[in-house]
Amino acid sequence: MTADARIAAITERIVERSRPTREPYLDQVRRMAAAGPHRASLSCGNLAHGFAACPAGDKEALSDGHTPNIGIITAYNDMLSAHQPFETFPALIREAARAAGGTAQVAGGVPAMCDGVTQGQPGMELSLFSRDVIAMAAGIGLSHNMFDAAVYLGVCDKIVPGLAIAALTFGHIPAVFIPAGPMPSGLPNDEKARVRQLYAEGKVGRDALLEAESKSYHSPGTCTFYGTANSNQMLMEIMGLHMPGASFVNPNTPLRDALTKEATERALAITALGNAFTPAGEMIDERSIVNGVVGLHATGGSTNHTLHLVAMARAAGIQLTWQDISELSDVVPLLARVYPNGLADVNHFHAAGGLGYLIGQLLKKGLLHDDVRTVYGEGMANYASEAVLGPEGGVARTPAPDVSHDPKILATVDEPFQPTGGLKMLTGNLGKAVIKVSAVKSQHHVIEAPAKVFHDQAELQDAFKAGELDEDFVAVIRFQGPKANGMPELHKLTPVLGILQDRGHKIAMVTDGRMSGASGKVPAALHLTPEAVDGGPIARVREGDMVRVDAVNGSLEVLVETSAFMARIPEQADLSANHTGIGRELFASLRAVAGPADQGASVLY
Ligand SMILES: O=C(O)[C@H](O)[C@@H](O)[C@H](O)[C@H](O)COP(=O)(O)O
Ligand code: SF4
Repeated sequence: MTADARIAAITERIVERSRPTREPYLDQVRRMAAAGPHRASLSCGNLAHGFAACPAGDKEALSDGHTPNIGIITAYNDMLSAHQPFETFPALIREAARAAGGTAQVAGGVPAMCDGVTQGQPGMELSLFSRDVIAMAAGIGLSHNMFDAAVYLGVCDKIVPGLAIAALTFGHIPAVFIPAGPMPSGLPNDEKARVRQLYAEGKVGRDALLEAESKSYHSPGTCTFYGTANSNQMLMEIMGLHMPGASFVNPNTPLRDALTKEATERALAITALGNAFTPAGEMIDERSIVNGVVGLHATGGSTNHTLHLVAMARAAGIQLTWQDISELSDVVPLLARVYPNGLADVNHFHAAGGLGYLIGQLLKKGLLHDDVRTVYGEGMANYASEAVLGPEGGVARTPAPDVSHDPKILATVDEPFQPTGGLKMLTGNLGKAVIKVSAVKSQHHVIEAPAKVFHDQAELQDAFKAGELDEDFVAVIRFQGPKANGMPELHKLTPVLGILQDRGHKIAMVTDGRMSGASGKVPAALHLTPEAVDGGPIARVREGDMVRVDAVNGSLEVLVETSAFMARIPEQADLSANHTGIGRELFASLRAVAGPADQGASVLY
């Protein structure tokens, strides 16, 4: 089915805008693909170093230049519950590669930060930059140029975007992303949030809070809310970089291992040495990127992808804008209600029909480009399927259900939860921002209230504890942009702002910083650009100014007479404390070159 005309028009606009950067990118991809991995042309010295530690069989295979070799980029560490399962994946991949007539080597590791561990802590000020550091680190591994394809082991927030930037930078070889899957369901996310609000109000102690948190985050696998990590899984699948049905199968299960084995076999099959060469840089095109944005809207995905998807697209020479994302939101309905957009978690979503059902529904209405290339072959329709364990222990696929197994979690495209997606762009005299409304009740979609200005999230928490916030207000939290302090997530404010909203106050937030993908119920104008440290209008806002956040009309305004507002001297902030400690001194050069949020807040482009 051809794509909906409105979606096709936006895609065509992106193609035209991207032409000056996409064409040189494709030229380079084709030149490098024609040259091939220089394993075959490496000097004996180089090659001997490249396989010195391999067993004899691999050495023989690697020296002939005709046996496909996979480079594994792994983000394994014990800090992220989502990445801990990757500890055993390289051995499984090497074994599967040999069994399929190829070889596989760990080309390199990349760092991975757990935003849950660093949330509200100084470490969070390195988090956004870690995306581009991950891309560079993956590039270091792949620069050995011994590989006919690469597989990427990553799940969480900045890791998949960073790996995708690397995969597209090395777009002359195929890329297959291999996930580890969500942890089994624990304490429901809404119950976790309730205990947090009780703790913030002093009604329960740390022991009750830790008990709730530990029951929610309790074992290996991705946290089960639909935040940035699980939005990443959706993106990799709907953009065709996962095997169909791979995203939400739990770790340490036979099907998980079968999917890892299948992904390895597929990576070997789509190299230039075979008959289905699928270099990542040609496979991922403007249609794939638009399909990713459509998936984001249809599932109520993370606001962080208004940064990451822009940066990922740019790595392939594709120029995606917030306007594109906002206009696609007007066309794509919300079909999933997964926490924070509902009570279900990703395991419940998967059981209700998951991505296979969702993709089938979107395709039914032409809301996805079906004519795309994927690691699995031609066409998005292959992804309207479910992966199950076959009789011989391999992966079998069945067509996705045509009806939702739980209409409270997955709606039909004809009767969606909301007629439009969750991510909107806001513009006005404060600049450009994004807002996610899929988790905000409609009565909070327009908020006009006096500004309360903070230069740090802890200041707001202290004001709450001092009882100074029991009224209508717009929290203006500034000097939180990439150049200021690395653009941390301000998710620790969610319980406090949620309590005030629950008390009946009109509450909104405006910031040049970010929130977590797991944030949701309080309307928040995020990623405001230009940022305060660049003299953006947010630096001119004063305590008590009336601010209007309007997600219905897409506007963000400070209601002060223009000449008077512009006559104000922009406020400054002492950020010296944000530039040292916990490694922040190592990132001064990245803060200095960080780009604006609407271009992905990247240090690379
Ligand atoms: O963007 C995201 O989804 C968040 O960064 C998420 O990965 C982070 O871990 C949150 O902090 C989790 O939520 P809690 O802090 O509420 O556990
Ligand atoms: S989802 Fe967030 S909290 Fe959970 S492991 Fe990943 S980064 Fe950490």
